[in-house]
Amino acid sequence: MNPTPSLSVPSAANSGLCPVVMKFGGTSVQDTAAFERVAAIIRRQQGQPPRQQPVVVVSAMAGMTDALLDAVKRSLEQDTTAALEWLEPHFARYSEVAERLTDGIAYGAFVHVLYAAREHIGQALEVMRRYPGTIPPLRDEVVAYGEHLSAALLAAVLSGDGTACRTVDARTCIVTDDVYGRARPRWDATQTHTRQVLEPLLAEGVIPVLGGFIGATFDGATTTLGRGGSDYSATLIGAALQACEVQIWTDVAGIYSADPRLVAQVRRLDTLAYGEATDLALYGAKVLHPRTIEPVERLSIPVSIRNSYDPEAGYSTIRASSGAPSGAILAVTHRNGVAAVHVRPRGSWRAAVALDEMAQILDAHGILVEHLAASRLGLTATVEDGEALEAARRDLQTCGDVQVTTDRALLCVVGNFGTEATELHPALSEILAEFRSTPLLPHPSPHARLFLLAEAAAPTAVQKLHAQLIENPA
Ligand SMILES: Nc1ncnc2c1ncn2[C@@H]1O[C@H](COP(=O)(O)OP(=O)(O)O)[C@@H](O)[C@H]1O
Ligand SMILES: N[C@@H](CC(=O)OP(=O)(O)O)C(=O)O
Repeated sequence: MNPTPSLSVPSAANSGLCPVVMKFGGTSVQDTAAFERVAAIIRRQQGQPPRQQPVVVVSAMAGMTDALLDAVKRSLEQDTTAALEWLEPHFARYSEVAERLTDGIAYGAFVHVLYAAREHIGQALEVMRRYPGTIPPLRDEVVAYGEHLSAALLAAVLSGDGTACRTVDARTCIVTDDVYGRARPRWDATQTHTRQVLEPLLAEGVIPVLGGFIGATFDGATTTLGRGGSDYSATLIGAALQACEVQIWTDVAGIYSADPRLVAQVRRLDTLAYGEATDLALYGAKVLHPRTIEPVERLSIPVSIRNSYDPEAGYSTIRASSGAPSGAILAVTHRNGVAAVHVRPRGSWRAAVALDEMAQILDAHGILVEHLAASRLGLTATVEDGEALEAARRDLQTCGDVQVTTDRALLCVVGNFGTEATELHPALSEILAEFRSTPLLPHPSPHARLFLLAEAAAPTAVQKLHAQLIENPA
């Protein structure tokens, strides 16, 4: 990649184009029938006035990213042959779709892409085994193939009936830092590159098809944006192009008042404010990546959540304001994999100094702090659980007596609460006591009220809170 950040390109907003970014998640491209549905949705969108032009962002087939990460592990623990054998059934899923939905040149071209991917993955796995220092960048290089293959396959399927489209390597658009596995986009360069690469295609009426989740450093090394990051790719591209809309196509017809897999009586939220959607995503609603909203909020670009299995089933729109009345409760969500670290002071206690020390130690161990509270009784940090926690616990003993509680979940009630402390519901303290959950103060945002509880209790607590706060509010 040859970045040219100073390049100036006229924006789509000034050219009369109305780009609509359409992101299809792994569940929307999991098999042949799913690819057929997606192709039909894109073709239908292309026909929409006024000059609406699809820009397609696609994820790896469901399960492929996990399989690629497993392959890296297998290669390091066993050997490269075992890792490639492990991937064969997944490559077969891609080639089966190609066999059924493409022919002629498009089929031949995709088979070539698949063959080259297999070769390249094998080489990268081997280099990682021999030179462990290369693992972080090469892991991203390998994992990115799920999205590369989906983009090539979807373009092949679309071109089958003469739809003008082209696979675009997302690494030529999204520029990031070099934090492999969780890379952060460099906005100015991303905007310039995206416009430079995509706008000429749009002007010719060609649909660009890009893999989500992937970027590249200024030096051209492949990076990934973190699990679930294709949503984020879609809004980065949407913001760069000043799109009319970003559509997130998935397996549910919108954002609901709870995860429909967990709660039977969910309600769709037809409109959500940017902040409400972000808090829902941040505290566990898998339907959106937590950073999805960042790029589009400033530009007031609407984001809709739609069902690729049932496009007519309705959708949710995320925009500047949801219109929810003050105090309204919209949704309940939870996220597992959290630990609470409590440091009780010893000797003379200066909270600000201890807070600083604690934050530095956790940061040095690469532990992400979710929430931090200080009181006379000490400091409590709610953090991402993980292997680094034990070593951090030892280092934290310089700050005071340390107690770590694992297997916790964060439970979040999302609504329009403002900055005042609001009484959520008369029954809330009963429910909190029943599930031994503690409110986390200060409130993280005007849209979220957070509680910490045992992971095992969280699903039932969500169901009960949903029933009391949303289905049958007093
Ligand atoms: N509040 C919510 N509203 C809608 N879906 C939710 C919510 N919370 C969790 N989900 C889950 O998110 C899933 C969609 O996300 P995901 O599986 O990552 O889709 P994709 O493969 O399209 O990226 C849904 O099937 C649903 O179970
Ligand atoms: N394939 C990547 C990126 C992604 O966003 O996927 P999905 O859209 O299926 O959540 C992952 O599994 O993390």
